[in-house]
Amino acid sequence: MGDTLLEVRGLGRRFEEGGRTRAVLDGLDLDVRHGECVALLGRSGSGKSTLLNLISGIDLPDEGTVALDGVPLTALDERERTLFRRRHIGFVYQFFHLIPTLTVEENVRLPLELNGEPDGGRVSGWLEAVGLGDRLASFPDRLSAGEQQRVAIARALIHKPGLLLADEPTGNLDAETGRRVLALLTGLARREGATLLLATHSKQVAESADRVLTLDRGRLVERGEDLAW
Ligand SMILES: Nc1ncnc2c1ncn2[C@@H]1O[C@H](COP(=O)(O)OP(=O)(O)OP(=O)(O)O)[C@@H](O)[C@H]1O
Repeated sequence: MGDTLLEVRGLGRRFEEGGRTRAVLDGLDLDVRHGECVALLGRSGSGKSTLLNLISGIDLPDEGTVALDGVPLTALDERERTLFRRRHIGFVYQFFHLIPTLTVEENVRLPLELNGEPDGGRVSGWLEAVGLGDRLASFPDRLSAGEQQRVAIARALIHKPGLLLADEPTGNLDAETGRRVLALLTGLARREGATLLLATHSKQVAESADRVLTLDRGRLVERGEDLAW
């Protein structure tokens, strides 16, 4: 297992588009160490979400492998991938993806319930940690966008995942709220020892990571300041 948490090799994913095949990812390699925060920078349509979906096993590649903590995700069947994902991966999305019919408290408890884990005071502890200790009984639509993303951050980390995947986590927030939410996200991921993969089209957001990789023509390159876009 060693130092590497995530090992991606030769990843390829193609989609049909108007009768033609387009390789969105093509021979992509990626190594991420335990506890690292890596930004995946790329313009819209470059394949950031496609890559995150392959890393979490929501989607399967046409070629290549994904291994997390030495477990070959791409070799597991769908049920095994689902169980693995629930235990070891957390998600934060641009549009929060909170369940509107559940309260804040119930939304945050969901990963524990799916994994059959006891609460043990963790839900209220996590809501305190994201500054929403007094909103347990609220429904998501009563919260501001920034507050909703804070709930999503608590939900993403409560089951202590080794890997946290964030897809444009500040894309639906104003600049100041976005900065605060990003600082909370990176700070809590670090506190928990979680490895963070942060997909974004914003160079400014990417700056908060330990390392920035740019997605260009289906592969990841270091920095990429020189890229045309
Ligand atoms: N299931 C699918 N079927 C067909 N094409 C797809 C599918 N998923 C993604 N694509 C295409 O793959 C390309 C990359 O999409 P992806 O959502 O990964 O990009 P992105 O970098 O996350 O973009 P954005 O920042 O706009 O979300 C796009 O051209 C998209 O249309």
